[in-house]
Amino acid sequence: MKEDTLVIHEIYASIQGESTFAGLPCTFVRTTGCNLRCTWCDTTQAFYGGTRMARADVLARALATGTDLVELTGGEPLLQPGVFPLMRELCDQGRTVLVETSGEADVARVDPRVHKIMDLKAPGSGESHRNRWSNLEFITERDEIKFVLASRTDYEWMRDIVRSRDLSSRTPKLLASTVFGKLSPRDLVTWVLEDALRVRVQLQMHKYIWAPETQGV
Ligand SMILES: C[S@@+](CC[C@H](N)C(=O)[O-])C[C@H]1O[C@@H](n2cnc3c(N)ncnc32)[C@H](O)[C@@H]1O
Ligand SMILES: Nc1nc2[nH]cc(C(=O)O)c2c(=O)[nH]1
Ligand code: SF4
Ligand SMILES: [Mg+2]
Repeated sequence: MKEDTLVIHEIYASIQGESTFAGLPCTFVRTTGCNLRCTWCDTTQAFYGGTRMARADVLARALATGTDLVELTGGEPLLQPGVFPLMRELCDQGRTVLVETSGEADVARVDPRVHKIMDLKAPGSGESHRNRWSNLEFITERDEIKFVLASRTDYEWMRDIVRSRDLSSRTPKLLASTVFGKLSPRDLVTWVLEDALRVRVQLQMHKYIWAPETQGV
């Protein structure tokens, strides 16, 4: 059965560095493969390779660390059909489950107990045309919508989307992040305040704890 195995890049425990869960101990299950190529992607090593594992073994490894939080990320986790039952099983085991997803993959099959953290790709990513806007129908208060911004142009794009699509009516968790080393967080904060935009500015905490290029943290 195609849902019985998954191709996995890595499984490890760390501190959640992003989202409203930042700072909490979290186990990361990073799947291999992505159908997008964001210009600034910091995880290109997860595009290829990986190890095919039985879903039951992935579940056991993810539970073994003992963290309450488990995040599915990648690569793009929703490309592999086995991820859907895996997330369900993690919820059944009492874990708080997060999935970090690109905004291109269809989120309809994600268990409603899972916290979706959905990126909407801004123009600077080169993948903005891939945003699946119908995914917004599946976003509830539990979920988070995230923008990773490379420039002022990206910021204005986000601001216009937040307003024109009334995103805060779907969830109060609207995250505005910078492409690490590309856009100054101070500039982003200035613009958010100038516009009194209701977004949560967030930085990737793990890139301050460890050297920014460190993998597996
Ligand atoms: C590597 S992606 C994997 C999950 C999924 N493919 C996605 O894009 O959401 C995980 C998160 O890291 C963010 N990210 C990747 N490269 C980044 C960078 N250079 N600076 C800031 N965030 C980055 C992505 O936007 C995404 O929110
Ligand atoms: N510490 C840490 N937190 C994270 N939150 C989301 C991550 C991701 O790569 O999706 C990530 C990551 O790579 N490391
Ligand atoms: S969708 Fe995610 S994993 Fe894929 S290239 Fe973009 S940031 Fe990287
Ligand atoms: Mg990462």
